[in-house]
Amino acid sequence: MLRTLARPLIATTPRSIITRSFASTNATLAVSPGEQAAQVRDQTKTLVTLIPGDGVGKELAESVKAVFSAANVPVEWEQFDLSGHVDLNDKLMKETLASLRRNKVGLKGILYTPVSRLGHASFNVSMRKDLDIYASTSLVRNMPGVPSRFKNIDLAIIRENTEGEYSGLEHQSIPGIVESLKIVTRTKTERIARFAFDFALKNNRKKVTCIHKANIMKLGDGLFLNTCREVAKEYSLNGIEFNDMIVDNASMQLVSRPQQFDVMVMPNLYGSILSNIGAGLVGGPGIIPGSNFGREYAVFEPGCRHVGADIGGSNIANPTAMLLSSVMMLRHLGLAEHANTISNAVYTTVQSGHSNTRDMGGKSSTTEFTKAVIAAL
Ligand SMILES: NC(=O)C1=CN([C@@H]2O[C@H](COP(=O)(O)OP(=O)(O)OC[C@H]3O[C@@H](n4cnc5c(N)ncnc54)[C@H](O)[C@@H]3O)[C@@H](O)[C@H]2O)C=CC1
Ligand SMILES: O=C(O)CCC(=O)C(=O)O
Ligand SMILES: [Mg+2]
Repeated sequence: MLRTLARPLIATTPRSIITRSFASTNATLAVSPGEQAAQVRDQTKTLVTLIPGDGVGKELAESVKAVFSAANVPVEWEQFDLSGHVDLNDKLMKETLASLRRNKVGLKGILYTPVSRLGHASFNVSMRKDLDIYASTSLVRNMPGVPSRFKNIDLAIIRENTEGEYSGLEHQSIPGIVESLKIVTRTKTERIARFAFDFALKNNRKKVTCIHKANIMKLGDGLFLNTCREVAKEYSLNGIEFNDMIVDNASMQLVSRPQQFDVMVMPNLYGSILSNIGAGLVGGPGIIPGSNFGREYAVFEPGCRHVGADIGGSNIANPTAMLLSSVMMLRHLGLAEHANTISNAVYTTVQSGHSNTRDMGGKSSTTEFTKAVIAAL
C-alpha cells in the first residue's frame, strides 16, 4: 500500500470551509477586481488565492488547476500574476496581500528576487512577514519511483519564517564595513518550537531535533536552543524525544544517515539550506511540498522554494511538489477526500514511471505528467 494512504502528508486542524457572503451592503463602496470577482462567484466553492510566481510557476499552477478541475475540487481560484521582477510597492502586491487576507488561504509558486540589488526586498519574505505566516514546513520523503541513494527518509523541516538571518536589516557603517543583523526573539522562538512539537504530536512523530550554531552565536542561537529546550520539557510527558545538533554536523548527518531525523526545528537560513539538502536527497526541488502557517493565514508552496528560471516556459518542470503542496492545502481546508484522491493519483503516476519528468529520470513533459495524474484520479 502506498505510504500516502497510511499517513497524510500533514495533519493540521482543518479550518471550516468559507461560506461567507460577498454581497455588498453599500452600492457605492469601491471594490477591487478581486472583490468584484468574489461577488459573482459560486458560493458552494471555497475561494483560494493563487500566485503562480516566476520561472516554472505558471506551468505548475496550470497543472494544479487542471487536476483540481478534473477531480471536481470545490475550490475557486483568485489568481494574481505577481512577479518579483517589479518593485515591492507594486499595486499588484498590495492586491495579492489583500486577497490572502480575505481568503485566508493561498497556494503560491516562487517569486524571483534579484541578487545584490539594493532596495529590492524579496516578495516571498515580505509576504511571510506581512501575514505573519511564521511556521514553514518542508516535507522530505522518498517517493517510490524516484531514484535516491537512501531509503526510508521521512523528515519534516520546521523553519522560523519571519526573522533570523532574513530580517533584511543590513547597513554599511563606513565603506568596506557591513553589518547584517540576525534577529532572534524569545517570543518568536517559543512559538516555532511549540509549532514543531504540536506538529510532532498531531503527525504521530517521535522526535524533535533543534538545529543551531550556539557554539559560535552564543547569544542568538543560544536563545533559540535554550527556548527549544524549555518547550521540550513540557512535551516530554507526551513521549516526544528532544535532542539538538549543530547545523554543520546536521548537514553532514543528513547526507550520510538521514533516517535518524524525524522533526527538525531551526532558524530561517538553516531551514533554507537543510530543505535544499533534503530535496537533493529525495529527488530535487520538484518533489518536496511545503506550507507556511500563521495564526490567521496559511500559504502553501513547494518546500524547496526554487524559481526554476532556466527551465521556465519549457514544459519540462516537475509539478509534483506543487501538487503535493495543494494536497496539504486541501487537508487544511477540510477536503480530505479530495486530498487523498489527488495524492494517490500523484504517487501512482510517479511510481509507475511511465510519465515522469526529466528530473525524476523520465522523458515526459509537465503536461504529459499532469495528464497521467488526471487519468489516475
Ligand atoms: N533566485 C531567486 O529569485 C530565489 C531564490 N530562492 C532561494 O535560493 C535558492 C537557489 O535559487 P536559484 O538559484 O534561483 O535556483 P533555481 O530556481 O535556479 O533552481 C535550481 C535548479 O533546480 C531546477 N528546478 C527548480 N524547480 C524545478 C522543478 N519544479 N522541476 C524540475 N527542476 C526544477 C532548476 O531548473 C535549476 O536547475 C533556492 O533554494 C531558494 O531557497 C528563493 C526564492 C527566490
Ligand atoms: O525569497 C527569496 O528570494 C529567497 C528566500 C529563500 O531562500 C527561501 O525562501 O528559502
Ligand atoms: Mg531558500
